[in-house]
Order: sequence, then C-alpha cells, then structure tokens
Amino acid sequence: MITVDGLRKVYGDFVAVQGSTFDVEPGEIFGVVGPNGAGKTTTLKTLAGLIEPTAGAVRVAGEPAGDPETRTALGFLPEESPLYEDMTARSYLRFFADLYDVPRETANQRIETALDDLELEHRDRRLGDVSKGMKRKVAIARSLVNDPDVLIYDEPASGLDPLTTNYVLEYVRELADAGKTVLFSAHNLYHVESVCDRVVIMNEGEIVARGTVEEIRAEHGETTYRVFTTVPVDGSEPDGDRHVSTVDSMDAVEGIREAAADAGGEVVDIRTRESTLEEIFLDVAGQPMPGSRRVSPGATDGDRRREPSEPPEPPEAAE
Ligand SMILES: Nc1ncnc2c1ncn2[C@@H]1O[C@H](COP(=O)(O)OP(=O)(O)OP(=O)(O)O)[C@@H](O)[C@H]1O
Repeated sequence: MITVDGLRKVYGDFVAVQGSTFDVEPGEIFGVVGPNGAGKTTTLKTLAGLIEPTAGAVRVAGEPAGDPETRTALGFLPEESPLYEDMTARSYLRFFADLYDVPRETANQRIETALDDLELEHRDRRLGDVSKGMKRKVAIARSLVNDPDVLIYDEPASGLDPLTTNYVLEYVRELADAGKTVLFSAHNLYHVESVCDRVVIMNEGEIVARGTVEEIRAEHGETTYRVFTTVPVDGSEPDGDRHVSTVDSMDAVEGIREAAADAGGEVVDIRTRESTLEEIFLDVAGQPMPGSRRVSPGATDGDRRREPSEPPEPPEAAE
C-alpha cells in the first residue's frame, strides 16, 4: 500500500533523510519512531505529497506520492494542526468535506460517525474554546472526511495526556481493523508498542532498526540475570544477608553456581531482566555524530540537482 524506496531528502547541504526503504502492507499499522530531528516529518510529508524527494521513489496505493489521485486516497494529520478557531467542530469538518466534494448527506453521516467514534463532546462549541485533546480529535476526524484508505499521522498523540493518548492510539487500531492502512510517527517506542504491527526506528535521517517490536527487542535488546547466592563470589555485591551478581549470559550464571558451590554456598534466586523498549530506543537512537548529515563537498549523487538553488522552505510551508 505504501512503498518507500531509497528516499533521500536534502535541504541545502543538510541531509534530512538518507536512503530510507520500507513498505507498508494494506491494513497494517506502521510506526516511524525517532528522536527530534530524525527525519520522521520529512518522511511523512513526502508520503503525503507535500514535499518532493531529492531522490528515491515513494508510492501510495500504487501511484507516486503527490499525484492528485493519491492525495484524495489519503488522510494526512500534520504534527501541528491549527484549526479555524471561530468554527465549530461540525462546521469545520463540513468545510473540509466540501473541499473534497463529498456529497452533503454522505459528509454529514461520515462526520457524525467520526465524532461519535471519537466520543467528541461540544460539537457546536467554538474550536478556539475546546481542549487540546478535543482539537486533536477534530483534526483526526478531518483526516477521515474523504474516507481515505491510507492514513498518515504525524505524532497523533503528541502533547496529549496519557488517557487521551491511549484513546487516540486505540482509535488508530480501530481504523486499521476497519481496513485502513495507517502509518504514524512517534517519539518513542512506548507509544507504538501496543498498536503497531511493524516499526522503523530512525535516527539522524537513517533507519537504524526495523521489524515488529518483538523482532527489534530480540535483535537489539539484552537480557541480564541477577543471581543471588548465600556466599560472596567474584564480582558479587552484598544484598541484605545474601550476595548478588549481575551477568548477561546463562554460561555466566552457571559459573556463579559453580563458584558458590566451591565456596560452600549455593544460588538461591535468579531474576531475569529484559531491556525496556525505552532502553533499546536510547541505544539504537544514540547521540548524533556532529557534521554527519552534511552533504560532502564533492558529492555527486544527484542530491544536489535542485536543492542548493532552492531556499529552504519553512517546515510547515507546504501545508
Ligand atoms: N524545510 C527545511 N529546511 C531545512 N531543514 C529542514 C527543513 N525541514 C526539516 N529540516 C531539518 O531536517 C531534519 C529532520 O526534520 P524532521 O522534521 O523530519 O524531523 P522529525 O524526526 O520529524 O523531528 P521532530 O520529532 O522534532 O518533529 C531536522 O534537523 C530539521 O531541522
């Protein structure tokens, strides 16, 4: 449903995204995770056809991103979605339905269904007077007025309280269950763990890990063992009336068992600990390498065919 092949985006001499390749199956929920500046928004805006790639191919529903047909087949939720503050949720959504030429009756039905599903209160209150969570819900409803097959959501839960965050993520799952393909970005794995079928982790413009959350955990996570003994062994620390050693393999656990036996004691407890997703995320999305995202002066990879003469656009200019 979505194919990204060698996507590269360069602003001036700054490489925002380098060589991203992934695809998203129909009905899948796909997470693009990464710290600030990783290149998530750039990737999503390219998919939404709002910015043009420097190199690489991006297709949505079989067509190049940005084609008029593709644009009507997708719903895009920008990271910041300023709403017309003087409109009500209903009038705002009708306005967007009109832009998509949705027949009035269909539009009204769709809008009410979305607002019901999102449990939106105060549908006739000025948008300037509703909470941030409600505004986000209205923006989500806006992405649905044209009944698109593909939804691209930039940080859908950003800045929301934990309850509303869960609500929004559960709603994303419902949309996928109803047959939509959803790609969304998030700052950390924690937000995507419960809902995403697959994930890519981006850092410094590059994909640094990919797969299901389980696959990422298996590849990048660590298991450590805390082994409690009745006697001290090499490297152990006192822990009440016992001693504890922390090791990272079962062989090492066996070594401790033998050492404890040799010293006339025994192992009384072993506790296993998996890396948390946050630890994995911090590990794979480590610290930036200064200067690593500059296009090298002699680069001739085609990236420079347009950008150097183009003034950088402000991030929200395309919306
Ligand atoms: N129009 C632009 N001109 C110049 N640089 C840009 C432009 N848009 C984005 N960038 C830079 O490209 C990098 C990637 O930005 P992007 O917005 O894609 O990151 P992100 O992962 O979405 O970050 P965040 O989580 O903070 O939104 C950043 O360093 C950003 O400053």
